[in-house]
Order: sequence, then C-alpha cells, then structure tokens
Amino acid sequence: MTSSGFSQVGRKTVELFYDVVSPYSWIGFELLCRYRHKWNIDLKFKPFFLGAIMHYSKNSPPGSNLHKGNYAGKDLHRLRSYCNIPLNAPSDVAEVMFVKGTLSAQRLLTAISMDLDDKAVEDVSRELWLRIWSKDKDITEADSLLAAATNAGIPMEKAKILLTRIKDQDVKDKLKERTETALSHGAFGAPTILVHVDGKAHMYFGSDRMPLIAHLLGEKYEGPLPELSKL
Ligand SMILES: N[C@@H](CCC(=O)N[C@@H](CS)C(=O)NCC(=O)O)C(=O)O
Repeated sequence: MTSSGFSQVGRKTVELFYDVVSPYSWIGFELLCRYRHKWNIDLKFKPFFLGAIMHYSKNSPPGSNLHKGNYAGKDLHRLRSYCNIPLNAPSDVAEVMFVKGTLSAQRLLTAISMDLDDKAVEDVSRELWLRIWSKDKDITEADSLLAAATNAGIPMEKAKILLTRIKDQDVKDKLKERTETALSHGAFGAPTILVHVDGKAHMYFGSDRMPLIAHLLGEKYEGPLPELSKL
C-alpha cells in the first residue's frame, strides 16, 4: 500500500510482523529489505509484541528448552556469516529477552510508524537490533531508546517527543491491534510474514521461508545476498 492506501500497479504487499527481541526477525527483516526491489514488493513493517504472541498462541520461546536454546545459539552463529548480519548473543540472553524485554522498544517503533514513515521504522529497528543482538547494549532505558532513534537520523527533539508517545493510549492500542492481527492469521512466533496475493493473505513463520515466499510471488530466491548487507 502507498500512503494513499492503494498498492502500486503490479506490486504485491508483504507485511513483516516482528519484535526486536527476536534475532530471527532481524534476519527476516534484512533479507526482505534486500529483496524488496528485486521482487518489486511493497514491504510494510509491522512491529508487534512477541510476548503476547507466545502467551495467546500458548507457545513458548525456543530458549525455554535447553537443547533448542543451545541449538539456536549455534544456528545464529552460522547465520551471522551466511547472511552477513553481525549477530552476537547478548552476555545474558535470558535477562535481555525475558526480564528486560522489548515492550518500550516495540511501543517506540509503533509510535514512529504512526508519526513518521516506513524509512524511519526501518532505520530505528536496525539500530535497536544492532544494540541488543550485536553490541550487547540496553534497549530499555530512555537514553538507550533515544540513542537508537538519533543514530537512525531522527533529530533529538523529535526523538524525545516520540519517546513520550510510548505512554499514549493510541500507541499502546496500535501495538495491540497489530499483535491481534498477526494472531488472527495464526501467528505463534517471529518473524511472522503475511504475503498478500490475489486478495488473500498467506502467513509464513520464520526467516528461512524465503524460497517459499519467492515461489508464491513468482520470483526467484537466490540466497541471502550478503553483498547487499547494509551493516
Ligand atoms: N526457523 C526459524 C526460527 C525462528 C524462531 O525460532 N523464532 C523465534 C523467535 S526468535 C520464535 O518465535 N519461535 C517460536 C517457535 O519456534 O515456535 C527461522 O529460521 O527464522
């Protein structure tokens, strides 16, 4: 969809539902950013709240299972060079993911999606992932969120206003609405990707579903295109 609400002729819409707590969402995000022009898709960023997705789908994070958690650590290390995304697990993964969480960060992204544009959502999302999943930096304190926003090019005064917006009811409601939309399509984790073709939404789970998404779109998937990395 364009800002006027209409898709450009021939462009299919792909909605990426993600939470910056999720390293696989980062991979899905970068891969779709790399492919959006090749596939001529209208890529829409939909920050949602993974904690609520897990709760309402009665799922549990892979890290809550010892073997799955250990495997995910190795998998992400392999994906780091395969995809050319500088993934590094935080020193205390459990604290970062399950104690500190990402509710404020997801509300900030929601406020940016409401008050600014897709480019700002993209750039701040990347900055947040760089902090949490590359540099082992906090994303819960006000200063941390301001640093992510300003590093992404948002002027400090505007960033401060956006930060106050995370307490506003319309922002909370929008994040809830997006999370409910994902749940209504059967979401149980992140990334959740909705591909709209011929008036129908097709739901995919995972950053590793790109070959299937390409197939649905009638396009080619040629791997993670590490040479197009923005990182
Ligand atoms: N195979 C998927 C794994 C994605 C994944 O494990 N995502 C986590 C969040 S980081 C999740 O929501 N998992 C739910 C589940 O595995 O049921 C990929 O490569 O992207």
